[in-house]
Amino acid sequence: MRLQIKNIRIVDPSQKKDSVGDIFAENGRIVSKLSSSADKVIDGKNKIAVPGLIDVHSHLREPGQEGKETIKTGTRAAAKGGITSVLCMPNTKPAIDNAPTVEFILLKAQKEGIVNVFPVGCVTKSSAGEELSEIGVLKKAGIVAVSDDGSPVSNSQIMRRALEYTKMFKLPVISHSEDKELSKSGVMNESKNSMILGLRGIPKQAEEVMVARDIMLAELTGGYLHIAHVSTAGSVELVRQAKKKGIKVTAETCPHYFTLTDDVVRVYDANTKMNPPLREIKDVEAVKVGLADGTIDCIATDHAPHTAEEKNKEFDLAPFGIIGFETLLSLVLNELVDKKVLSLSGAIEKMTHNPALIFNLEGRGTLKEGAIADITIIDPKYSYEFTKESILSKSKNSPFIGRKFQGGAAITIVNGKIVYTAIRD
Ligand SMILES: NC(=O)N[C@@H](CC(=O)O)C(=O)O
Ligand SMILES: [Zn+2]
Ligand SMILES: [Zn+2]
Repeated sequence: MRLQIKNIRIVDPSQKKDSVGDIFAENGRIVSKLSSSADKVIDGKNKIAVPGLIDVHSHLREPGQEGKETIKTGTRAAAKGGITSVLCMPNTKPAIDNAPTVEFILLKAQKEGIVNVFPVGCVTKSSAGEELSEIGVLKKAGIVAVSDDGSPVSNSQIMRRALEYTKMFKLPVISHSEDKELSKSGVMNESKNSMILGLRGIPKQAEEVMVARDIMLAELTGGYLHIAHVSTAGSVELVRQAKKKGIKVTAETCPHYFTLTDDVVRVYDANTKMNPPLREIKDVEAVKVGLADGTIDCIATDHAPHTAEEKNKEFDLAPFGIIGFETLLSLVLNELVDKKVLSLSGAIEKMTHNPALIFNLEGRGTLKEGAIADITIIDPKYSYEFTKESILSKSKNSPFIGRKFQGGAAITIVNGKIVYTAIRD
């Protein structure tokens, strides 16, 4: 397949490029010119081409929880959101703590998936927190990082060993930073709102204590630490100071943490329940400052599908998590770029170049010649309301249903092939 994208604004942070031109792809790679005429020509007028978006934090639920999501449905939802690569967390059933499960996911992704899937392996066997998983074997099978996401690695000694051991494989350890004793039985942020609602709160310190611990252990070991879903002003400051000291730590946040506060929990909607929970306006502002000053490297979705039956319970009993693939790009454009928190290039960098660097995804996150032809074409003028009916994910647990957006993915290209085109009049 020979592809030409004509006359398009190209924004590629990896090359500090923002200019109008053509993009050519042949045999799944970016090339400077095609060997013969194009099979497909895309008109780039009024559109923007960026490297394919990489979501470094998602839950595809397969194997084991196919009622919530599958690789097939999840990757379709991702493609619609302009995402060309996803890292998928290991809290599946069985957990990704063995080579056959990694192989199963890679094979399924190849057969039924339409975007690239990069599995994350468990830090500890079954993510039970007791014994390190066979990380070397998992690395050979194809994982790009380790995490016990969904749970923290509570035992500091095990976290130390994980950071030490993964160093030789250059595998980042993704920290779901939560002190389980402090968060125990909490269902939302601990604040005035939790008091008014009579819901048990999760203090910000439940996150920050573990961010601080893991930074100390990264300093001790020289390991590669990546902090997942940063939600508080205190966590942002801890990462900022650690980076100043030269400690190898990177961090991600998610659109809901720079868009919503725990005020929205007041309607008792379980689609506003996730872990870590929505915080307060000063945290939202601090997360934005952290994005702007480079403290936070990545914007990821933490796409966490749960069925309607599960979410339609009392707030207390509903599971934590919201979907995110289909709203990522629009939220970044409307909440960060339009509001001048980040430039377009600065925002795209956190979903392309930075993820590729942190997780060693060679040939991705860039539109340089020779790179893999993963490309997202943005339509900045596309206005729409995000409706439940439009959701491609198997689960519909989004707090953004009913929100109006301007700007989204028009065409998503993975390995040189068009995997999603918006049908719009
Ligand atoms: N974020 C969530 O609220 N839920 C995630 C787990 C996690 O990311 O910690 C899930 O797997 O449902
Ligand atoms: Zn988590
Ligand atoms: Zn997660």
